[in-house]
Amino acid sequence: MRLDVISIFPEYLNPLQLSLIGRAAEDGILDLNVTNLRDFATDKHRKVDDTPYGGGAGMVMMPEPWGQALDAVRAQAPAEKKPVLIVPSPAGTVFNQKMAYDLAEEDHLVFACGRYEGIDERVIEYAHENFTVIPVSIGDYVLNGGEVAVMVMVEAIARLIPGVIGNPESLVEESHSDVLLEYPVYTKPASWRGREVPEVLLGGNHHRVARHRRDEQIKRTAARRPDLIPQLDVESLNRRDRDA
Ligand SMILES: Nc1cc(-c2ccc3cc[nH]c3c2)n[nH]1
Repeated sequence: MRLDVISIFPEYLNPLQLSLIGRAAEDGILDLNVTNLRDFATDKHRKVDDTPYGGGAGMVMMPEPWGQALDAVRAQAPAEKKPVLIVPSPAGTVFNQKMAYDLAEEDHLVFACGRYEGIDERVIEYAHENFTVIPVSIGDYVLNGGEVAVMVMVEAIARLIPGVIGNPESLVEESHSDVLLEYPVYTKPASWRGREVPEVLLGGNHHRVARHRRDEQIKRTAARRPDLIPQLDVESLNRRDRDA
């Protein structure tokens, strides 16, 4: 997968060169490219923002640097299929695990990091000519720019790509992959500061361990994310209990 990030703070994306994603880039599984929007500014001061039409506080990102940057990125990876352009925004579709799975199937993702009060809306309209454009929110809180949102999305997406994480098994039982939240985990020592690992986990009965973990998932989901319960197929859980 090719990943392009356009930002006025390219160094903000340096952590993507670390750990599993950095290794995947070295191994050629990911082709990660960060573009400095200022390189496409049209004046000697490399200006990328200006005052908003209609007045109001703050500045708006000018259209032309974005138009040239998007054209340049599109030209670097000519392909029949339009790349997906993800525009982090508080007004976007909320990012979730299903979106991460869907985006992990794409060949080319481009991320446009806004700053200031946002990007001139005509850029988004223009981008539809060469990209499949998706405004995306990572949650109902306001950031100062898109870079942090891109870091979140790139990590969530890249880890689903075969070869990026060592053990694909660990993708199977995680939270949100099957609606229920993850169960509590423990490791040595069995007794720590007067607190014990649940006895069932110390025995070798895999069936009992699996049942215990599922019960813990249900308890934790009901307590912390009751909103997920309607999606839970209670009938299949009850059937599981009957068959146990
Ligand atoms: N989920 C979420 C996204 C954002 C966001 C994204 C881009 C910009 C550009 C300027 N402010 C921004 C805020 N805040 N919260």
